[in-house]
Amino acid sequence: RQSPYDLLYADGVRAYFARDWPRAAELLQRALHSYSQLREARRACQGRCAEEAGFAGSPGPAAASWETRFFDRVLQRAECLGECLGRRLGAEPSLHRASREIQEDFEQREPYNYLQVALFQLKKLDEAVSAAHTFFIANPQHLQMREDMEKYQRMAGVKPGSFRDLQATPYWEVYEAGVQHYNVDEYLQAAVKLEESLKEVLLALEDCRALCEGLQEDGTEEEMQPGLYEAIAAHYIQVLKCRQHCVLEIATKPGRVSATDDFIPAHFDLLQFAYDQVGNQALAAECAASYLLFYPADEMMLEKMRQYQAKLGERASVTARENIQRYVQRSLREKKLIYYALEHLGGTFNDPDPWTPDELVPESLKEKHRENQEKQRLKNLDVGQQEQRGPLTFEGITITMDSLQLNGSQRVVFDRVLTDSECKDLLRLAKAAGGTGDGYRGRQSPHTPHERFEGLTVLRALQLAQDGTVNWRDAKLLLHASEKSRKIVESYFTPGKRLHFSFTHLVCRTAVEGEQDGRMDLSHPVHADNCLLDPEGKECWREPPAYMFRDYSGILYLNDDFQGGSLFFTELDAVTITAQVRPKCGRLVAFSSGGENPHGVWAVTRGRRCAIALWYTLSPEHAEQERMEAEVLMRQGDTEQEQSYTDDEVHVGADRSGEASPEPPVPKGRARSTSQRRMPGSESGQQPQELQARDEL
Ligand SMILES: O=C(O)CCC(=O)C(=O)O
Ligand SMILES: [Fe+2]
Repeated sequence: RQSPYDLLYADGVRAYFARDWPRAAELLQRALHSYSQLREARRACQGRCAEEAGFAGSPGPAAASWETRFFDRVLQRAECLGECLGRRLGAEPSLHRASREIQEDFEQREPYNYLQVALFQLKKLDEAVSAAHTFFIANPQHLQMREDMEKYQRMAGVKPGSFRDLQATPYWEVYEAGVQHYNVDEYLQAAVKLEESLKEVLLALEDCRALCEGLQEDGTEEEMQPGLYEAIAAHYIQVLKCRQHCVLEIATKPGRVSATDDFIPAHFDLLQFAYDQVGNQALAAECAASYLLFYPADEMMLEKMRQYQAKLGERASVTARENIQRYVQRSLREKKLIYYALEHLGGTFNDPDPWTPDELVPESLKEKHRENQEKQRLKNLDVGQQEQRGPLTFEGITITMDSLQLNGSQRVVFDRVLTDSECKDLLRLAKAAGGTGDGYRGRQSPHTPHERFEGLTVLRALQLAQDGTVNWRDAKLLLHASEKSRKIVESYFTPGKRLHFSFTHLVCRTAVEGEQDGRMDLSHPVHADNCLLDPEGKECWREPPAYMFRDYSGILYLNDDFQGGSLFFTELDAVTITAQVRPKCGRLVAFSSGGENPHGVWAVTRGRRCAIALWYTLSPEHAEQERMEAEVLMRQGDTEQEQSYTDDEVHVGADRSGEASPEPPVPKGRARSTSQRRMPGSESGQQPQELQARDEL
């Protein structure tokens, strides 16, 4: 028979303040144990009382009203749960309902903070250290504990193995390992890890949801309704909101401030590509179908589905995973109920999922819903809160400068993203396309009359390749180089969140001869990429005509044989320079696109400065359409060119310099179609100069 954890906790804390260490330690440990037992019991009972099925299926007597059916189910389920929990816990289940504050304490691992002190006083050093570590993981900003941890680290008797997380959520490690494999193109290992993580994530989600039953009916959030039905409904809605909130909880790594967006769909996004790469089309198709449950209009995925269907044949009907179908249906059903209640009973709801279809939100709440989504998105991007740096293990690439060295936030410089020969090829492409490109929406000198400005988009490059104006491989290289940069930026700044292309072009700025003397202007005036810079007001307005949806910017430089032309960052005043970056071949500078990163380019006074300018967005609705067209063109071209390539394939293996390589390095990332062949030795092994992103720089 379990004592309720909140009572044990209260007694434990009381003993703590009375400095009765043995009693405090014992009670706190029992509280933690009781809490985990309760979680387990709730999970098991919830499974047994599978109320969900009731809401989904059989509509009950046709005559019964929606309300009657609704309450019947709620009551039925409550009864079942009560009975089940009573049996398991050997007590009246309502005894196990803790207040919201205490629940939050347990979620924040607060009991471990008391526990570590008590254990330390009892000279149980090992246990004290693991309790401290467990607390610290979820509260890294806790200064006192930071100090304590440092002390523990210096203490003679402490073994390194004692720094254990007693409440480890194992899926984070597994997930990150999966992403890491993915980033270095080890797709088989990536798939294994991601499947494992997905399984664990779904279990953790059920665990979290089960705990929602324990909410006390304290009506903190909304006014209690007077009638019994209303009271039941209000409570049930609260439970539903709590369950929905679990999505964020499981997607927030302990110690992180914000959740990994779209955690579950992201798994399928990665898995689809990984399976595709290892040649398992059936599983890839299944993952694509599962992803489409969340984003049924995702063009990229739909296109992939069409390809799979064509290849696998219509007979092999491809369907999403059943558990994910159930997951999505259940989530939508709960949201529907919540929105229904919002409309009729009032209240608030922050939908945790970006994929909720618009139709589901009642007309009267749409405006508010959008505001909330936007707020959520901005919160996730909030630069002040934290800088997330994900796993980054691209072969050969180095981080030359980070935000600290660049005197700002969310800025980074990578080197060796391209080899010299790749830069040469891309410069040749720029030259061949010169004058035929897009200009800059048609203008030759949008920023300064002293320079000629030529831009070339990926689609235009492939079109030019198709009609023979430029080299086919060079055009493909443009696609691949930009995809490689995308992956780097994604894994550095938004690990686990998909970063989409917003706009890409290869752009050269050429000094106009004889017009450079006494020149005072810039090649590119100071600006921010997603807002309108107002240096006087020291503000940046996120409003049209700014490209508000751009979240990250990257510039991949191709050469350095020109005068002037360095990139520089400033403060919001547009004049105080905080950092400069000298372009050179293979150097990628990347930064968040907002007001925290105003930047400009010094005048190019001699020669020609070429770079691939890249903008990325987190929002799939703003993903670039042209890019997909370009990818289709590339695939078509590949099939046509297949024959003429077979000879080139062999001699790359030993040569990592790339100088002699007749072909761009094997494309990385989504752009590669499954039919393409991998070149031996070009991607793995030889150059172990891997980079682990540091947590703190
Ligand atoms: O080319 C560069 O270094 C920066 C270009 C830039 O800031 C832009 O095009 O928005
Ligand atoms: Fe810019």
